[in-house]
Amino acid sequence: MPADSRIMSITKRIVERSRPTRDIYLDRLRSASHKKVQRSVLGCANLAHGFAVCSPAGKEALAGDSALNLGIITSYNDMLSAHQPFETYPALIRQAAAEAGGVAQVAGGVPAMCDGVTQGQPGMELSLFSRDLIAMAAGIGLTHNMFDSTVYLGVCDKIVPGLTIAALTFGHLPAIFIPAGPMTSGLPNDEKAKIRQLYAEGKVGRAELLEAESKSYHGPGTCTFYGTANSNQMLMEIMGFHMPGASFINPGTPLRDALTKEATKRALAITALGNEYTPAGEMIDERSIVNGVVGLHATGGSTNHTLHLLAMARAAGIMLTWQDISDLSDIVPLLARVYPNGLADVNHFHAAGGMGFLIAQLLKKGLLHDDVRTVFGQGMEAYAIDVRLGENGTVRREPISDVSADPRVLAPIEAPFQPNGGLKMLTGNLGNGVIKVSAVKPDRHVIEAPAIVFHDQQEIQDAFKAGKLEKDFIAVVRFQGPKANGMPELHKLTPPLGVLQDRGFRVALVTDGRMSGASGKVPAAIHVTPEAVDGGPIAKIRDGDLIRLDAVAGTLEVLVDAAEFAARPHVEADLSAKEFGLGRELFASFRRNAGPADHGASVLFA
Ligand SMILES: O=C(O)[C@H](O)[C@@H](O)[C@H](O)[C@H](O)COP(=O)(O)O
Ligand code: SF4
Repeated sequence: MPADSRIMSITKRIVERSRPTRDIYLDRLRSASHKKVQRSVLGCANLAHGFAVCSPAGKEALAGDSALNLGIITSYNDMLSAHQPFETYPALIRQAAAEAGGVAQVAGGVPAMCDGVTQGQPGMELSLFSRDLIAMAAGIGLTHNMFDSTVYLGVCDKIVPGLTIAALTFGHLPAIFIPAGPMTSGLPNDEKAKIRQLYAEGKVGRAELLEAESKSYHGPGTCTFYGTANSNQMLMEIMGFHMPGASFINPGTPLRDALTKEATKRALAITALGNEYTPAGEMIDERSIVNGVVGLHATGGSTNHTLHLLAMARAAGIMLTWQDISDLSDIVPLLARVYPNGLADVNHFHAAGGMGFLIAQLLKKGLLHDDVRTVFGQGMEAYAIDVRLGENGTVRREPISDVSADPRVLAPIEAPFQPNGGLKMLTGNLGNGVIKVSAVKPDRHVIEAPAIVFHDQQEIQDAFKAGKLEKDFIAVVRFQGPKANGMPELHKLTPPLGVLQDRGFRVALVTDGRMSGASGKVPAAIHVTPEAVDGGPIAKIRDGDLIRLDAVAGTLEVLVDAAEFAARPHVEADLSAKEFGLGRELFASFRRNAGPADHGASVLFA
């Protein structure tokens, strides 16, 4: 079915806007590609260094000019439960590559931060910058120019966006993302959240809290809430970077290994030397990006992608804007209820039909571009499948049922949970921002209350503990933008603000910082730009100013006389304590050069 006319017109305007940068990008991509093995441009010494540690068979293969070489970029470490399974992937990939007559080498590793470990800690101030650093680090591995195709091992928050920027920067090469899959279900996410609120109220101690957290985060695999990491898996599948059905298969299972081996062989089948050459930078075009945004809305995905998707698209010369994202939100219904947008976790989502059901439902109504290229071939229809382990460790796919296996978790397109995606752009006299309301009750979509201004999230937690916040108010947490302190997630504010909201107070958050993809129940206007340190109006707000956050109208306003507000000086903050400690001293140039949130808050693109 052709795409809905409204989707088509948004796609067309992105194509028009992107034409100058996209044309330059494609010209460069085509000049970097040739019908010989990429390593053929290297000298003998270069090559000898490149295959020095290969097996004799590998050396012989790479000394020739026909065997294909697969570059692996890995983000393995023991910090992220989602990335720990990657420790064993290179050996499996090398074996599968050899079975396909090719060679596979780890081209390089990239850093990976667990936002759960750093949440509320100074390390979170490096989190967003790690995305661009990951892209740069992957580029270091790939610039060896030994590779005819690539596979990327990454799952979590900034890692997949950073790897995607790298894959599109090396867009002349095919690229397949290989995930590790979700952790098996532990303590339900809403149970975990309840214990946190009880701890915030002083009703349970640290021992009970740690026990609940440890039952929730208990083993290898991605945390099971629908945060940025699982939004990444959804994006990689719906944009065609995953093999169909790869996103949500648990680690350490035969099907997981079968999918990894299949992806390896597919990556070697789609090089410039074969008949299905699929360079990542041509595979991903404006339609793929729009499909990603549609998937984000249909699943209530992470607000972080209002930053990352802009930077990912920009890496391929595609200029995506918040207005595009907001306009698509008005068209795309919410079809998934996964925590924080519901009680289910991502394993339940998969069991209910998962990505195959979601894609099939969106295609039924023309809400996805079907005529897209993917690593699997042509068209999104191939992803409307259910994936199973076949004979002899192969992957078997069959058309997905048209009936959701759990309508409480995955709704049919005819009866969505909400008529739109609930990820809105906000405009007004405080600048631009975004808000996700798919997890916010309708009676909280408009909040008008006096401002209480904070320059640090700890101040709010202290004020809450001192009982000073038992009222209606809008917390303005500023100097949290990329140039101030790296634009940390302020997810630790969810429990205290959630308690106050549950006590009946009308509360909201306005910040030039971020929230976690796992945040949700409290209305939050985030990514406000211009940021305070750049002289944004947010730096003029005073305690007591009436603020109106209206997620229905898409407005964010301070209700103060315009002339009086304009005459106010911008408040300045002493950020010197943010310039050192736990590695922050290494990122001064990132803080200086970070772009604005509505351009992706990147140091790589203006
Ligand atoms: O954007 C995201 O999805 C979050 O950064 C997520 O990756 C992070 O790990 C959360 O902070 C975990 O949630 P808790 O902090 O509630 O465990
Ligand atoms: S989902 Fe978040 S907390 Fe879980 S492993 Fe990934 S980064 Fe860490």
